[in-house]
Amino acid sequence: MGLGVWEITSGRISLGGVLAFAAILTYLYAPLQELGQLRVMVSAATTGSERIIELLDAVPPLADAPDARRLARAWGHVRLQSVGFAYPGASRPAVQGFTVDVQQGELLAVTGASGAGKSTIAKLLLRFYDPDFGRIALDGVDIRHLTLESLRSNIALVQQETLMFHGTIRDNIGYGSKTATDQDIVEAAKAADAHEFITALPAGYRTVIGQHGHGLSGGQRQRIAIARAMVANTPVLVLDEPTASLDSHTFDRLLGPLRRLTAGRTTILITHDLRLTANADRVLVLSQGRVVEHGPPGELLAASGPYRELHMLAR
Ligand SMILES: Nc1ncnc2c1ncn2[C@@H]1O[C@H](COP(=O)(O)OP(=O)(O)OP(=O)(O)O)[C@@H](O)[C@H]1O
Repeated sequence: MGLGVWEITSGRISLGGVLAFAAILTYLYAPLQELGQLRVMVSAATTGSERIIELLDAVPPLADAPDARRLARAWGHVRLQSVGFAYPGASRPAVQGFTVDVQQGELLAVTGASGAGKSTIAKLLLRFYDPDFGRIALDGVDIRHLTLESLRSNIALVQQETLMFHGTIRDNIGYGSKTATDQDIVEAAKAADAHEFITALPAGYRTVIGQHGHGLSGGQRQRIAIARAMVANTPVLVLDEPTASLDSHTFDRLLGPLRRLTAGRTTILITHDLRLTANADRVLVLSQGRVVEHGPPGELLAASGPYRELHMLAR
């Protein structure tokens, strides 16, 4: 995969930093947004077609440690141990004393009120920031000792707003894999319930979509994002509000694809939506950066704690 034009539209970032970021991006399957203070336009020339990814408010990348090692395919055990983190300049921590063990293949839902620190967990796990205290380990290795590229090639991120790039639907789905065949793409699209609407388009998988997926509905974009994550085939998934702002019919249509995507993968599902948490192996309720309750959803619902309270509020 070759790299093309790199353009910084504003902010202070070194060329080395941009190139390091570029290297990371070529392995990141998920278009990224919402990450900090700089605005970066990235254009990566790949397999003959030029893709533009706009990173709004991107933070400068964290550098690899000099002795960082490459992790091939992880087994998928994730551990956050006494993790504490405050955003630069913030008066109080976003996450405090956060400990959780996510077993291989487990589906852990993280819920809680707005601002509780849920998305911060995702940013720390993907190393957009390093914790101020504690450690995060993948398969027992502190993620600060892994190369960013190998860390992020083991973790797929599906967000509320999936940023598409200008290109064909096929290329948008295949973004996370350098080796995906047409058959892989179609199988992933079928599993994501996207095949039917794609083949109904005049140019099918060759349909060119705009940078923001114009012409596709929110639910269709999310099904493409799910197909993309399937093709990326990572052992760990982070789903950050994957169903937010979808109507209930569209929500229902995503449940099957999400179930197929998460099967057998270690999944951290960040959501306000308590209908999604009901399918988790365990739920963790955050409040003001702290875990205030955790356990299987059925048990938490039977208890009269914060999870039940959230259910009452959502009625
Ligand atoms: N880039 C940032 N800089 C400074 N503070 C931030 C930044 N991002 C989040 N915060 C703050 O950190 C805290 C935790 O935010 P976070 O986004 O993790 O919460 P959340 O539970 O995911 O909220 P929501 O459900 O609204 O997405 C909040 O107080 C938030 O205002």
